[in-house]
Amino acid sequence: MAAANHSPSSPYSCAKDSGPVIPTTSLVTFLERVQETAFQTYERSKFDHKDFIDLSLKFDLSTTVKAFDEISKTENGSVSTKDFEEFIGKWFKSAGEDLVYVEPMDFETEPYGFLPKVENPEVRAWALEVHGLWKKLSREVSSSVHDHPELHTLLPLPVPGMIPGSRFREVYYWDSYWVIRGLLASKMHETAKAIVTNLISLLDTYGYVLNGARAYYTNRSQPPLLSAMVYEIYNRTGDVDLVKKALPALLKEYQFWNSEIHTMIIHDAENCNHSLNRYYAMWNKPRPEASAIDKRFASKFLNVNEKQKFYRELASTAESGWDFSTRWMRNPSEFTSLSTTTILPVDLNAFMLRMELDIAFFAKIVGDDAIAEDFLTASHTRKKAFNSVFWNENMGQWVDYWLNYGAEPKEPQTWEAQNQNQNVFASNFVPLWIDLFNSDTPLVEKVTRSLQSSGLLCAAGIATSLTNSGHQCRDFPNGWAPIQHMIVEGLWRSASTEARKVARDIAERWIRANYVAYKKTGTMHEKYNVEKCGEYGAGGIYRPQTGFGWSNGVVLTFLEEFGWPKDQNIDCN
Ligand SMILES: OC[C@H]1O[C@H](O[C@H]2O[C@H](CO)[C@@H](O)[C@H](O)[C@H]2O)[C@H](O)[C@@H](O)[C@@H]1O
Repeated sequence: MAAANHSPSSPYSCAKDSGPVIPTTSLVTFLERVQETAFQTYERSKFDHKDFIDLSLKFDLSTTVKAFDEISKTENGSVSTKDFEEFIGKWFKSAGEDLVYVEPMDFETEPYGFLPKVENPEVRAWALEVHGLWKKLSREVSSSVHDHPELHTLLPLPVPGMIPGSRFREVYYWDSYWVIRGLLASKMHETAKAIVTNLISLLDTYGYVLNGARAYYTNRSQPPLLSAMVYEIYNRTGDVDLVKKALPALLKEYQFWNSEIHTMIIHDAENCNHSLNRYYAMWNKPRPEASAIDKRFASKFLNVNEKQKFYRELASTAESGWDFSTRWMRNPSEFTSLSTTTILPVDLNAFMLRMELDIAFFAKIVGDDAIAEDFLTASHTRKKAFNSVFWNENMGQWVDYWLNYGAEPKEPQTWEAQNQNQNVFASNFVPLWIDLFNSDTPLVEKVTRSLQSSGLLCAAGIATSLTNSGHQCRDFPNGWAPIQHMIVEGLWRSASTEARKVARDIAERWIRANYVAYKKTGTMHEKYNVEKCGEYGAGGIYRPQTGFGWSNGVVLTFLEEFGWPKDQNIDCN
């Protein structure tokens, strides 16, 4: 059952959209025009909207715009396929040319101490191939981006990094956490640190870590996992300098997430106020990377205010990393009912809790006891909020909390049981990943039982939700590597024998599914079908992607932790 107050026909009709908007560049605006023409010129199946916003200019913008105005001067503004293709070839460098391949600085074909628990030769050979994929995903920004940033939507970054793969040609924020986990299993510590250096440089420039390193991603962030990245690297390397460099940046990031737009106050039954976080993009127009599609979705809204509010929901959903899912929809069968900004998400708040614990830990390392004390206090306060706002005793899960429409950040909302979204999503189990929760054995055992009976555990891993919405990619039957990892790691860290058994079982299913799909298709995938072992996932507004940074990272991490015995077969059973 969904939360009760979800379903007026238009969720955007009440107050005016009044949130902040970060302006974009003239190049992005122009490329949106080019993308719109491509949308009208090509068949939908042959067209990826992102390819057009990733083009870089061969000549200056104003001359290129004039040339485009010339070919668009037809009666209805349409351009023939031939003229369009000639124009693209003459005036642009193709998408991806501004990120150049670079040999990772610390890659070895078989690093010393690589996955010691993987004894099965077949699995070991495959793991080495996955390890070898780091060479394919390693990129640095071309000199043209540094010298002429005005010709590119790609943003300059100081050092080489890793991209997710395929259409995702640039660095992404939360993907980087699982890429780093994989790099650590691959003993590529310097490459892992370089990724953190790049993200800190974005934070220094913009005040927050961008969704990705593109001019069109400057209006939002993504699930905040920078502190977790630093923690994992420090844990392996003991690099205190990295911690010293990261701490001021993390304090800045903490401020960003606790600024007015990202926080709401909930007043609970015991008269306590809890400040909790939400996603909220600083944008109320179509997402430039998908603007032709976003405009079509928004066409059902007749007034500008409704459109702007819907666009803000689209961008805020992209900030959540779960773009798109019925999780954010007041009416699960109506995509335009997205209401991400009026939800307090369980996983975002778990990431904030982790950030508080990590910052306290780093502050101790650098000897700043006052900061350590403040952040420990903040973590205990948030833990209380989890119990009071998100925890659902009957379900044995933490669930998202829906705000009432028109909620203003400064005004506390009174907690109501009916505002807990009781639909089952994999995110309901993400708090297990946080040590404050996974160290509580009775709690873990309750949540484990709830996970076992939730319907999410499938042949090939954990499903994202129970709803097969057909066109959403963060729903059933898709399974995503990050989700498998956080839940498995949370269960595995606990002292409960049953929870640890479940963790191993999920990890093995996931490894098998990845292996069999790899053998069939020759590649690692962005998402998998958890109903059918060995099949990759589908749905959403772009074609399924391969490569793939976080999937590689998670499978290497699982293999490092759980290994694979010599005589255990790896096929789907
Ligand atoms: O172009 C559509 C969306 O693409 C990105 O989102 C998806 O890919 C990311 C990279 O793997 C991943 O971080 C995210 O969770 C995926 O949903 C992008 O981040 C979105 O902003 C963009 O609208």
